[in-house]
Amino acid sequence: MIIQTQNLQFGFKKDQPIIKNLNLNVEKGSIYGFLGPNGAGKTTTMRLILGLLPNPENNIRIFGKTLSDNRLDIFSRIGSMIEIPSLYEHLTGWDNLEITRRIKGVSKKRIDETLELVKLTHAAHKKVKAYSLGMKQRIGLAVALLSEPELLILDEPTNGLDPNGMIETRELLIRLNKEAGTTIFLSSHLLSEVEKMATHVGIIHKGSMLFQGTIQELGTLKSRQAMLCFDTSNNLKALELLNPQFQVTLNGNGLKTSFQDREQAAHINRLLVQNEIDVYQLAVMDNDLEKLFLQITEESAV
Ligand SMILES: Nc1ncnc2c1ncn2[C@@H]1O[C@H](COP(=O)(O)OP(=O)(O)OP(=O)(O)O)[C@@H](O)[C@H]1O
Repeated sequence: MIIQTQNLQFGFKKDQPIIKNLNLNVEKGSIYGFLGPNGAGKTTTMRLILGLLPNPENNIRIFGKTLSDNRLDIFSRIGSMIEIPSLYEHLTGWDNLEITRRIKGVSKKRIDETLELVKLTHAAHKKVKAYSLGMKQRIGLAVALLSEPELLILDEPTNGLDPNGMIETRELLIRLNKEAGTTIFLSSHLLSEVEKMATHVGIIHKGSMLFQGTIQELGTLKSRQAMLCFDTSNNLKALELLNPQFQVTLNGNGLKTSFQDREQAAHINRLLVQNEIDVYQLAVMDNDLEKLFLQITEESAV
């Protein structure tokens, strides 16, 4: 494990826990998507891992070592970007990287390489205050990447980017992971975004971990929660025909039931057609993140 927390807890005020018994496991070589709605505690968790918030417990291990006793060694191997990147706006992108380069003792040629990586070579000598939000995000990413870290911790790295910028950042992160073996721990509130690049996912809600596993395991969970929605020439007759076996209910003007597998969809279709009911539409509807959260929360409450 590259990051491991054991019953991590935190509150800004006494008796108001923000992070509750969080057991995070980020495997070496993974792209771990830390998902959760606004205010779930993603940034707070990342700040705890980066030692930016007080944590008297000895319960965070990074690279297999306890954070409290190995801070310098650990932080020299991490690149991070938390919330809006902190940049010197009156300096150029290149100058911002030069400052980090001096602190981290990295070679000068690495600045140009990193600018190339984030596609900002053309704007290297422009002042950061003239950058768009997307460019600021990318120069922030460059600062994090400058020292070729083993672990990248990125808070909402695609925030503020246009669709093209999102694709480029995603491709860059996948490439770093594949080619340099960089472990990436990133947060997002967009399930669709995380699904496109993550190998592992953790879902946090109100400071508690609701789900942690591989992207395949999340896929299984999602399909378990998916709905089969359909519309026919006679929905009332279809309802009568398919129930109680398929537990179909009305869904607006159509019908729905929880999705089991492809055979179930084929079976329903066959039954309807055999009984002279025309099928206009038959589709598996994935749950969006909000519904998934709701269902997971309800399940854990039960
Ligand atoms: N400095 C602070 N003082 C008091 N409460 C805070 C502080 N920072 C965050 N919080 C609260 O802690 C909770 C978790 O916030 P956090 O920023 O970690 O969530 P998040 O999952 O990163 O959401 P977002 O995507 O909106 O940043 C929220 O209820 C927030 O209001």
